[in-house]
Amino acid sequence: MMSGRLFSAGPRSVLEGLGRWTLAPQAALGRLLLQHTAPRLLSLSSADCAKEPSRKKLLSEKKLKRHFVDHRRVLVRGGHGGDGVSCFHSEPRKEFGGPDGGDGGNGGHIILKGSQRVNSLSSVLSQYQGFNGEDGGSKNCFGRNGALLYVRGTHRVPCLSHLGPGATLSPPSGPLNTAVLTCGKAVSSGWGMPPACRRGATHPTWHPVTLNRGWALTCVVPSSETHPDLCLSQMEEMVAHPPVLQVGFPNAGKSSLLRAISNAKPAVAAYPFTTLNPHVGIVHYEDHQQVAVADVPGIIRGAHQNRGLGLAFLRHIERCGFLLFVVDLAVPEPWTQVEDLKYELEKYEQGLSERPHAVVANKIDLPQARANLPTLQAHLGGKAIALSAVTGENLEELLLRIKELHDEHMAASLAQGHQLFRW
Ligand SMILES: Nc1nc2c(ncn2[C@@H]2O[C@H](COP(=O)(O)OP(=O)(O)OP(=O)(O)O)[C@@H](O)[C@H]2O)c(=O)[nH]1
Ligand SMILES: [Mg+2]
Repeated sequence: MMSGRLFSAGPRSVLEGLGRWTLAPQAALGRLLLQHTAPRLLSLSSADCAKEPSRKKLLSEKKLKRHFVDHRRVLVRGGHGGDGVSCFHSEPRKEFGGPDGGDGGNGGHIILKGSQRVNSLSSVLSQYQGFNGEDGGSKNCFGRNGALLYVRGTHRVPCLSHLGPGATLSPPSGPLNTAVLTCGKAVSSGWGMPPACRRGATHPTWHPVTLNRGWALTCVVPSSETHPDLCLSQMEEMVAHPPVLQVGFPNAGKSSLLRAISNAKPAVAAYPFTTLNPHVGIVHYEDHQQVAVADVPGIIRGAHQNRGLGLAFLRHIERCGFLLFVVDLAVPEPWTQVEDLKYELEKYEQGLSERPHAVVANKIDLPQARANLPTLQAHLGGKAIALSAVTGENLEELLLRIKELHDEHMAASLAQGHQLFRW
């Protein structure tokens, strides 16, 4: 059930990203008021919304500097350990002073640290080099260890894959956690022998001949270089309560829809594959509920075989909580788009198409779309939400449905004991 509070707010406060929207004529509310018993003050005025696309300047996707990054391949190199020094105690009248070289300091670790304030991997660089350890010195002076280098991850440490053999990874635990991506290594030590053979009660001194310069610790830490894939993808991991994810064929109007319901500004153009990267927009409700809606590049037939932009983006679908199938109602036989999308999802992973979802029939402002609507509704049992992202017609029904799906998802997540996180 929808909260009555959602509808009791003034038109400009219900959705922050929709502050520009104004009250619609009462007639336009008729249909929704029948469906939802609570009185509703917010609606969309077609005339007002029709002006909106021009306000947000349309940009090519390549010119967009900000987009959601959920996957990064990073080269991480631990700091080099400092050289040890091999030298002997030198003091007047002390003939067998023995070795007094110091070990080099260990190279610094690189540590991935979770941060609540980060929700995208866009600030993660492509490579990191740990701080080097200092060299050892004479008079048993050990070199200083290299400082730790922290890389800020998202609110949870992203899942790491393809870790190199030398990398140690402490399993993430708790909401703010850290993972040691790679260890720095000490290259050499000032002692000529392994520690067990060092000077002790039975061997107060060592003869110089037995000393080698340095003792490599690399046998302890075989490698300090690794290429972890920082994979946040989950919208799940990062959004905590997973967002609605729009799935649709290219040109169905997914980006237009995201622009219409949130402040996100993905590129919109009349050619396929305008969107090349995922975009996330936040819909703010009056009860301080925030729902993240994600727009990913279009999916085509054969996507499960890596056609089009393929598998890279099906991965997002796998991790989201619920879906919006966006279809272009103006194309001939739009219901086949729904079937194709479900087929691709099912082929990619069994059961994916059964996720909670809503079908959005976009472009209802076009005459051919209006003609197609009854047949589509007949195919889907009347469940499609017909709207226009450009004119703003019937966007409210979609927003209500998103909230419903979201509330159901939250309730299910809480029942399973998952920790919830707000944007
Ligand atoms: N008439 C009309 N045109 C629309 C509507 N929604 C989107 N369009 C147009 O459809 C074209 C494609 O829109 P996009 O939002 O870029 O579509 P998309 O699904 O994001 O496409 P890709 O990023 O390529 O997957 C643009 O020319 C939009 O102006 C609508 O409701 N009505
Ligand atoms: Mg797009």
